[in-house]
Order: sequence, then C-alpha cells, then structure tokens
Amino acid sequence: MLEAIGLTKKYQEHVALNNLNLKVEAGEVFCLLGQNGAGKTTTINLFLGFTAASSGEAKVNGLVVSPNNEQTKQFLAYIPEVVMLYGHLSSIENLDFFSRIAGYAYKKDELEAFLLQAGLQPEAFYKRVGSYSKGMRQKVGIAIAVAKNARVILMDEPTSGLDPKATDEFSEIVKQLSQDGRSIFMATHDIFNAVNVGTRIGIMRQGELVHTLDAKDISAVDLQKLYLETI
Ligand SMILES: Nc1ncnc2c1ncn2[C@@H]1O[C@H](COP(=O)(O)OP(=O)(O)OP(=O)(O)O)[C@@H](O)[C@H]1O
Repeated sequence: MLEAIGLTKKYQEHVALNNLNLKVEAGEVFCLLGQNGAGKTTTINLFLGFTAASSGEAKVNGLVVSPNNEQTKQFLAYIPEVVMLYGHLSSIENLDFFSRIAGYAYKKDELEAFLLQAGLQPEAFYKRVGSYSKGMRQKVGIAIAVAKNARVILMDEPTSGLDPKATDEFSEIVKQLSQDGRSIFMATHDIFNAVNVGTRIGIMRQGELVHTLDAKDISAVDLQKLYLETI
C-alpha cells in the first residue's frame, strides 16, 4: 500500500531524508522511531504529498505521490498529534462534515456506528468537541479515517501526551484497523507502544532508516537498547 523508492528530501543543503526504501503492506502497522529531527515527519509529509520529493518516489497503492496529484489522497487519512476539529461542533457534526468533504453522506445511525467503533463513549457524541480530551479527539480522527474509507492511515506521534489507559485504548483500535486490512504508518517516540502495536519497527537516524525489524522478534527492553545504540 505504501512504498518509498530512493525517497530523498533536501532543504537547501540539508538532507532531511536520504534514500528511503520501504514497503508497507495492507494489514501492517509500521512504527518509525527516531530522535527529534531524524526525518519521521518529513517521511509522512512526502507520502501525504504535503511536500515534494527532491528525488525518488513515494507511492500509495501503486500510484506516485506528488503535491498536485489528488488521486493518492483518496486512499489516505492523517492523524496528527492533535487532531484538528471544529471545536464548536459535536463529534457527529464534525464526522458528518469531514465525510461529506470526502464524498460520503451517511445517516445518523451510520455516523454513530463509526464513532462507537472508534471507541468514543456514546454520551459524548452530541457534545461540543471543544470540551474533549486529546484521546477523545483522536477517536474522532479515527472515525473520520474509517468513514472516508482510507486504506492507509498515517499517524504522527499519536500517543504523545495520552495517559496509559488512553494509549492502551488507542492501541487496541489501531490493531483493529490493521486487522480490517488497513495499513498504518506511525511516527512515534513510544518504544513500548511500538512493540505492542507494531508489526514492523524502523529506527531512523539523521534522515536514514538504519534498522527495520519484525516487532514479534524483539522485546521493548531490547528495542530500547538498540535504539539508544543507534541514535
Ligand atoms: N520546512 C523545512 N525547512 C527546512 N528544514 C526542515 C523543514 N522541515 C523539516 N526540516 C528539517 O528536516 C529534518 C527532519 O525533520 P522532521 O520534522 O522530519 O524530523 P522528525 O523526526 O519528525 O522530528 P520530531 O520527532 O521532532 O517530530 C530536521 O533537521 C528539520 O529541521
């Protein structure tokens, strides 16, 4: 679903991402670790078409991403660290609005089902999103991703600032999304969660993907050790 072929991004002389080669298949959860400035967000921005590659290609479902190509965006959803929603609208209204933009008009019970599937408590459905916690906003973000039928969900530090219970709930939802055949690509600093939720884990240093591992082959303790040795 996602492929990077020699993907490189330079800002003037600074190489933010250097020759990334990577495939993420349907049903995989790829967790990308790396220090601040390692190039994780740059990678996500290249897949989203928010920025143009200096060389190489980012592909989504076999199609080459470019900032002016809307085709690849239909397969993608993006969950940033803080999901941007209309604070004066309820989650049902936000979900209705964003699904309509993506070309879907759902009935009320269908919208409620998306929010329920994303783990939002029903008593919050008709409350203003402005009063929601970060974890609740993320659930609305996931409901929007599912409602727009995204096959790939890109996430940038989704568990940062979440309490352990909210992180656990979030991880269970991510596992469910991947079991439904979606690909998840997540930039994170959360080593424990990467082992818990990931199927594959990458460690990036100064724009280079230095290690790629199967999550089932490594414990959180060993991953932390490898991470500290790498960065
Ligand atoms: N628009 C830009 N102009 C110039 N340099 C940039 C720009 N965006 C990113 N960079 C640089 O590219 C490098 C990679 O940044 P990036 O944001 O991808 O790192 P990151 O791994 O996501 O870090 P963090 O964990 O802090 O989010 C950094 O050195 C950063 O300063």
